Amino acid sequence: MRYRKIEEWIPSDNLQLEDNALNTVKSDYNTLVIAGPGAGKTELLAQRASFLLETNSCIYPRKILAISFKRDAAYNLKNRVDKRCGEKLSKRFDSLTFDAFSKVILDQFYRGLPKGYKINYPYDVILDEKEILEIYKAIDIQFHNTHDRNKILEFHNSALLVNNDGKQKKMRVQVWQKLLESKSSKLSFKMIMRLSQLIIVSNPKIMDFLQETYSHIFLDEFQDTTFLQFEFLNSCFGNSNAIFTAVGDDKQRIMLWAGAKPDIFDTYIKNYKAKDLILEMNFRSAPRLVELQNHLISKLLNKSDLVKSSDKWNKEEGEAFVWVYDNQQKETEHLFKEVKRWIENEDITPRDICILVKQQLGVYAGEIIDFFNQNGIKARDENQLQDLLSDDLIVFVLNTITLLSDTKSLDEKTQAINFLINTSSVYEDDEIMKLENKFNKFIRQLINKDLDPKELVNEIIKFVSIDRIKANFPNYRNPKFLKDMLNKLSESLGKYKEESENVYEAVQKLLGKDSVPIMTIHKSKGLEYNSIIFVGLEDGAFWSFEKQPDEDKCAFFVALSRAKERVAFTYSKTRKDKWDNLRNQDFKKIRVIFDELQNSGLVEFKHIVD
Ligand SMILES: Nc1ncnc2c1ncn2[C@@H]1O[C@H](COP(=O)(O)OP(=O)(O)OP(=O)(O)O)[C@@H](O)[C@H]1O
Repeated sequence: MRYRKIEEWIPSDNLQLEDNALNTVKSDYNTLVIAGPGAGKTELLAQRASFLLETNSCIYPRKILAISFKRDAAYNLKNRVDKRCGEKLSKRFDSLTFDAFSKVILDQFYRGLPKGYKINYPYDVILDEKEILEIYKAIDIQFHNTHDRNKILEFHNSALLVNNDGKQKKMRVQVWQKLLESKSSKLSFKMIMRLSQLIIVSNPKIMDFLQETYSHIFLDEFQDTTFLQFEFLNSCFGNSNAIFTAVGDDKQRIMLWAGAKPDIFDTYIKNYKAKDLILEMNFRSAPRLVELQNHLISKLLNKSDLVKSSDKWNKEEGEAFVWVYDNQQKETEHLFKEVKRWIENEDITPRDICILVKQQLGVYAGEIIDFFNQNGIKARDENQLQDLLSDDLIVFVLNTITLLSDTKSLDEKTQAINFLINTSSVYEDDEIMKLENKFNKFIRQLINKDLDPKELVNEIIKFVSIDRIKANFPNYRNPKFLKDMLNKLSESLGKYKEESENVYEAVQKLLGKDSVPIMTIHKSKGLEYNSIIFVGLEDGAFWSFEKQPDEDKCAFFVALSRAKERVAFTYSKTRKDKWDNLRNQDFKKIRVIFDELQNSGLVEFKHIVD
């Protein structure tokens, strides 16, 4: 393999990087890049991966570990690096979420758990922590009644193997034991992270192996890192020579409720002797939207890190609205009319228009989804299929099915071949060619078979081979996990097939290629769309504003900053709650947001009457 010289390396796609961005890309020390929305933080990580791999600064065979917050973000980053560096180099780029990374460690090394914390493998993942609370309640009903839910869970998930004396700590041990000793252990993701941490700290060889594997660590959306995640990270790499690159934005800190560590930037800079750098561009949003963001940064968020828009835009571009309605029905009809106009007259694809809600997607957007679908614009809840559609194996299966009807689809083909290369130990060009030929032949054979979705999925999995999947993706070593994912895929495909001409169309529907995505603000982190509609800028949606004004203002800012060219906020004077009761809405609590939107002079307020 021929590597590029460091001094000859230039950013891929001819992107112009700010000095601080370029310095970070090429740095050989720990950094923290602090920058606003659209500054290119994720892009910077992709460029840095290219630099490290293409110049062999991440020395072969060592790897880069990139940790993102959401599976789709991890998947997108991996994809960018695949495209930039090619499959051979990108094999050394592991892009995972914190949860996935800790699960990989547990699945691979669970035998290294110390006495008292052994698990029965394969384990079940507890998705609802209520199950854990029930056990505390069963042991001591008072304990549950007298303590705050979050406090009990915090206590349950605190460091393991610490002094376990005292009534409460003994009870914690009892609860852990009950969960671990089930026929298949029952573990929440936080428990998985604690157990992985325990494996690392009690097995120096495993820690050495991990530290030898990864020479560079990337951390995306660093502002939302939790105490637990940071402790886990410290246990894995705190005493290693790995070089860290963290990127984040404290204006987008929206996970404090989930335990994000508020002083994470300062602690990291101090503990890791990291250099902090600031970026001042916003490449995403049109100038008027950047101007609006700057106004809100200083007047609403009380910060001073203002940014500049890119000169690819015309100065007048970008528009923002607040649309006020008498009721939800007017809101739904008007939004439909607007979206239809954008799609038909402005040539914007449904996929580039996003409807956001703060939470309770069913309450704020349920009727919108129904109305849009009944009237010819597909719209769907993106939260539901998030896990499935950002899973490497599932994406491979979907890409393969797409290739059955369009054998020339370049993106799908490249991604599918990359997946196959990743699951086999081929590096040489002639081996890769052979693998590609074998895959092409398999596709041709599949085209001639008339299989239903479940059979198709099974055939494709058989082609890759379960053993190879397990060997390369430790999370699939848990047979339950693999079975559940494949069942979910077959079921979803089967459902879409019923309303489609063929399975190819079913895949497109499953991927939501022609649908308007609807999601919560939390899910929209890191994403961007031409137009954003935020439904429900009302006290009802921001019910906790008085308790956590900063976090709610940041959530509002995240929503606004997803837009490239247009953002609209809706306010309906009445809205049904989750029990179907009609409630009057107000904006007394969040008045400051309305005031600053108005003060900016950049937002058009409009009462929509018909
Ligand atoms: N140097 C650059 N030149 C031109 N465009 C860029 C550059 N860097 C990033 N972009 C583009 O700007 C957009 C935003 O980039 P990116 O998603 O990396 O920003 P971010 O800082 O991670 O944003 P956020 O914090 O909102 O998630 C993307 O469309 C990306 O392709």
